Amino acid sequence: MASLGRAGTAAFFLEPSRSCGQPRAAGFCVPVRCRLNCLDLHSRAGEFRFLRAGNGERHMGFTWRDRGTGRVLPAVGRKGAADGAEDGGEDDMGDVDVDGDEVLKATIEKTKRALSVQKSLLEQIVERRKLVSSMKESVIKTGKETVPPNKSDASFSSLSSDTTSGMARNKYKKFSYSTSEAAETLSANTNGAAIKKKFQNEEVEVSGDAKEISMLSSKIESSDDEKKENEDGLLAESSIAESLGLLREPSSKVSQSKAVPSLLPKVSEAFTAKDEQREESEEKSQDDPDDKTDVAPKEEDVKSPPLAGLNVMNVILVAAECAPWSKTGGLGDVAGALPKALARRGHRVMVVVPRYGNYSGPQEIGLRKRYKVDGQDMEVTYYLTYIDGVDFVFIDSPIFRHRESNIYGGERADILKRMVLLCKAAVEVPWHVPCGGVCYGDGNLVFIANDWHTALLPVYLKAYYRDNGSMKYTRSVLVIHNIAHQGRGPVDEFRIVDLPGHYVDLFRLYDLVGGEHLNIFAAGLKTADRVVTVSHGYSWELKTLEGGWGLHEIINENDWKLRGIVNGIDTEDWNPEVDVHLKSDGYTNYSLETLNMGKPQCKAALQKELGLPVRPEVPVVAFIGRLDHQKGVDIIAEAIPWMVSQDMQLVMLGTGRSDLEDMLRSFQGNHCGKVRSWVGFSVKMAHRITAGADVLLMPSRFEPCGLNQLYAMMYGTIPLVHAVGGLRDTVVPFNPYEESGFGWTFDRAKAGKLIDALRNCFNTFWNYKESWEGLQRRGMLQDLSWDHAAQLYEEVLVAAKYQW
Ligand SMILES: Nc1ncnc2c1ncn2[C@@H]1O[C@H](COP(=O)(O)OP(=O)(O)O[C@H]2O[C@H](CO)[C@@H](O)[C@H](O)[C@H]2O)[C@@H](O)[C@H]1O
Repeated sequence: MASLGRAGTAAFFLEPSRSCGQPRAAGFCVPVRCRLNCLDLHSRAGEFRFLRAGNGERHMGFTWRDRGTGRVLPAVGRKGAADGAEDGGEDDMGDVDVDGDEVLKATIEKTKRALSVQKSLLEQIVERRKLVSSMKESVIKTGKETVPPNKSDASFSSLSSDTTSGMARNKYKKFSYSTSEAAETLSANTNGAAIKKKFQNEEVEVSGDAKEISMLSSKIESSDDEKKENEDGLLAESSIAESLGLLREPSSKVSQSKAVPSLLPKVSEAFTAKDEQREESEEKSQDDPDDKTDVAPKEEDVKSPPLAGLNVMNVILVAAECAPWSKTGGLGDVAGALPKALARRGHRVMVVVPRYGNYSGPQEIGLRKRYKVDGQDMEVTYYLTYIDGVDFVFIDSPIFRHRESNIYGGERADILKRMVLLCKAAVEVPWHVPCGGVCYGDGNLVFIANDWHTALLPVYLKAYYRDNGSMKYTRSVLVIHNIAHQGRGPVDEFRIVDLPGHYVDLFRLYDLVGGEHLNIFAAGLKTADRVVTVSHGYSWELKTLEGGWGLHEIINENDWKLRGIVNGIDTEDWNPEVDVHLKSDGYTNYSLETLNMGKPQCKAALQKELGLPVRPEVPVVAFIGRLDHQKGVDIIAEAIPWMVSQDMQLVMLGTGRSDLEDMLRSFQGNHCGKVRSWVGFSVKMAHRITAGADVLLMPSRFEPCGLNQLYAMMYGTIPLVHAVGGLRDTVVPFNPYEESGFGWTFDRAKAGKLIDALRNCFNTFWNYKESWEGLQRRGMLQDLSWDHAAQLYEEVLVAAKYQW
């Protein structure tokens, strides 16, 4: 007879069960597995406590699985321990048996039914797979016959503005270099992003097949979903199939894409899938060695789904801004997009940001908490919404309200107070805020803090909790988007930070610029379990005297935990094919196939909207960005006399330092026929300029990653950048001899260098149309999505998890 073991032993699995039919209300339990495989239970949202697995308490909604026998034992709806539980299990087990015979039988029945459904499902999958692979073979055969044997003879010139997608696709086969050459060239892009597969001829030809597979998968998944609802208490068959690697798309992806949160615990689902995967394989290998009929034959061309698998974690990203609700720059974009990519990989993901405005959508959840900030009690309430698999939690407090247009404005001490409140509240969100009915809890949890604004979070996690023995399994990762802003202030502002006196040393820093001062970023870098920055180039620069802005020594000391990961982009938001800002005023959506028609139309619409002469033959050069020293607007100013002497047009969009805003206005005033300056923050204009311009200028003095050059490449707009930080990582210079690369780079932030690069760029624009089109198409063909970066982030999260 199976027994429940002692507390903390590795003898048992705990499974969430749906048999009690209870919703994910506060008061029910979430299982958390510690790394030694002993079990801790969290109970009750709001009052968070650990219970050891063997203390005899029973928790409604869970079953126990004895690892030794694999038997599932119910622990239904009873609370209160059998005292004997601490001593071993027989007493306890007897207790279960007396009450649970009926339930046990029912469970066994249900398990049998689940297995038979699973078996038939697997048979269907095997059948459909055979069908699909035979279709695939025949399509590849046909396709191969149509590929010209000497692909390298063809050139870009053969690409026409043909809008018939089939014809256009055939013409891609006529790229001037072979697939392997192209792959080699493009792999030089240190972004590391996979090149879109349609670039490869074979993939273009089998795309119909891929569609077929995904249709089949989704059919199977939707039938799984139905079954999930019908088979109360049974494990979803789709997770079983998924765990066996039989579905291309994870079922979690399907459920995450639903806008309405499921009533069933997401954590539990993740654990179910995880446990199921392991137990299924254990059962297959140990208990039933002969039964091989259920397992589909391995096919070499079926890749395992890009999911986190056993690394599934709870992730909470905390930031001062998050698009589309609040954004002053790239941080907002990252906070809006990275979490969705992590959720697509199967993680349970939350974003915590201040609620600056009255956003429609997020709903108040009726919870209030109070935190002390600089000696004053501040009450916060929470707003919640669930989008694309991510829980967005907004912290509401009078100190955040109506700041949407001035997030980082005000006195330095006031900004610090806002960030103290954000971090204090955020670190406790996993205890208090039930998302989909259940709090995240603090086991298997990683916070991702961003820039100095939330660098206090790792410090609070350590000082308030981990140094005091709680939140032992919670980790923090700090992302550096821009080291130039550090939260510097006088040391006596330490009182605002509200920590015991001996923590001051984490914050105290001396450098030539600030003398002895309080540095929030420094403390965060020291206490975070891992540090990420947004490109490889920048991770190197940070360690230099010039690039570290006074923090290079701390960064060097913590080099072991630093990693550079190039940002991705939100390919739903920044995609010329579906961009909502290109649907009116003469603009149009376009794709690789319709580039030759769509892009000129957008260019004409932009010229018209800005009151510039509508002339397709002049290059339109654009700048979009925050107006500060970093972005090198003054370098453009120096280059303007030469630029306006050329037959070109310059469009600038930006807001920031008032002297630089005035400078922008003066550009337009002095060169009205050729220059347009838009001073202000306009997401719509940013999209339209990116679509309508031919060239995007980024003469940044330093650029941790840069997103605009990535957006530009997606829109067939050629980046011309100072080769620094992430710009150097992502913009491979154009090589006219090999017809490779994505744009122009210059190696020093000087007007003369910028002019040299522009001269070459204009020359290509005017005289080498085919090369120009090649640049555009190579840029557009890259996969710049967050998916690859999210996978790398996941590696960091896992490293943090196992960091002691
Ligand atoms: N006036 C305006 N109107 C509308 N939109 C505007 C705008 N000015 C800027 N934007 C938008 O803000 C974003 C700017 O992103 P960047 O990455 O270029 O810069 P930022 O320096 O803010 O970010 C920092 O963080 C990001 C994210 O990690 C790093 O890429 C970057 O190098 C680092 O400096 C883009 O989406 C851009 O379109």
